[in-house]
Amino acid sequence: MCTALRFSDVQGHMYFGRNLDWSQGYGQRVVVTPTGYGPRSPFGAVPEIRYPVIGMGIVVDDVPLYFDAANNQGLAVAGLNFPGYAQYATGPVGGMTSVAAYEFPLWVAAGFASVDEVEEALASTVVVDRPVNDDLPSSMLHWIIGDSTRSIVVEHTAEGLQVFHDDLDVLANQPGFAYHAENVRSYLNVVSDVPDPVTWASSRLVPYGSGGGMRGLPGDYYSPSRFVRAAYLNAHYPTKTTEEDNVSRLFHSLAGVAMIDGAARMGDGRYEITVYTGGFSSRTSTYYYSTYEDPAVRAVAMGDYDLTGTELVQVEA
Ligand SMILES: C[C@H](CCC(=O)NCCS(=O)(=O)O)[C@H]1CC[C@H]2[C@@H]3[C@H](O)C[C@@H]4C[C@H](O)CC[C@]4(C)[C@H]3C[C@H](O)[C@]12C
Repeated sequence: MCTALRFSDVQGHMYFGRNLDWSQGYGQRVVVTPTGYGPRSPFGAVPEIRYPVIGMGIVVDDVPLYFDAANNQGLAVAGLNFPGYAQYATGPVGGMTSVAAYEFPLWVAAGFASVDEVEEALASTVVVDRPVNDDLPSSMLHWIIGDSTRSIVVEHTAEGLQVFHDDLDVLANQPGFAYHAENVRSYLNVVSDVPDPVTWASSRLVPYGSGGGMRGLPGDYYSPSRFVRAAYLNAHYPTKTTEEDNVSRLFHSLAGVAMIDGAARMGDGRYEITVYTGGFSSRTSTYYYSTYEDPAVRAVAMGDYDLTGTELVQVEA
C-alpha cells in the first residue's frame, strides 16, 4: 500500500510526500531530469523539459520512470497503486494529449507550474496503456498532484479520466477517491481533545489521558484505514514555520501510516513494508527520503545539480 499527503507552512510553501509500500524495491534512486534532456515521449506528450524535475524512480533505456516527482516551480505528483479500478486508453486518442502511464509524473512535473495549469490540461488528456518496454507492463495507478495551495487526484477508469479536488490533501490505494472522501464522514467523532468525564449508572468515568478522543481512528494498514488516518494526522498537525519543523512533520505524519515488516502480507505471500518515504519541500527545492533499512533522512537539493544539463542524474545514496 502507499499513502501520500500534502500541506503548507505558514508562508505557503508546499511539503508533499509519500510512502512507497511494497514487498521489495525496484532499485529506485533520486533522479534529476535537467531541462536540456531530450525526452522520448511515445505520443509527444512531453516535447521538452520545461521545468527541471527531481524525484524517486528508475531509469530504463535513458527514460526516467518516476514513482513520485516535483519541479522547481513547487508542483509535485505521486503515483499510487489502483488495480481493479484503473483502466487506461488502449492507444493514443486523436485531438487529445496522450500520456503513456509510465510518463505521467514526468508529464506533470516537466510541463506545468501549478495545479491549476495541470487541471486545465487534463481536460484534453488521456492516459494510455503503453509500456516503456515488454518487461515492464503499465502499472495501474492513480495520482495525487499538489502545489502550495491545493491538491487534486487523477483517476483514469472505465469512466475515463476524472479529476477530484482533494481538500483533505491525502491519498491511499483502492477504492477510488470518491469513496475515501465519503468514508471519512464516518469518523467525525474522532477528536484530539480529552473527553469530559461521564457518569454511567453511579460510576464516574474519567479518561486515562490523551488520545481518549481518538478512539475509533483505524490503526490498521488497509487502504481506507490509512486514508482516514493520514487525513486525521494531516488535518490536526499544527502549522509549522521552519524547514526542519516541516520536514519533521512530513516524516512523522507518513510514519503514522507506514507499514512494518510482518504485519500485512500481500497476495504473493510476502510481507509489505514501507520501502521508502520520500518528499519534497518547495521552500528549498529539496527532495528528502529515508528507507526501511536506514531511517535517517537524506536530503538532495536541486540547486546542487546542473539543472540545464542534457543528462539524467541518478544520485548515489
Ligand atoms: C508498486 C508501486 C505502488 C506502491 C503501492 O501503491 N502499493 C500498494 C500495494 S497494494 O497493491 O495496494 O497492495 C508503484 C508506484 C510507481 C510504480 C512504478 C512507476 O510507475 C514507473 C515504472 C512503470 C512501469 O510501467 C512499471 C515499472 C515501474 C518502475 C513502476 C513499478 C511499480 O508499479 C511502482 C513502483
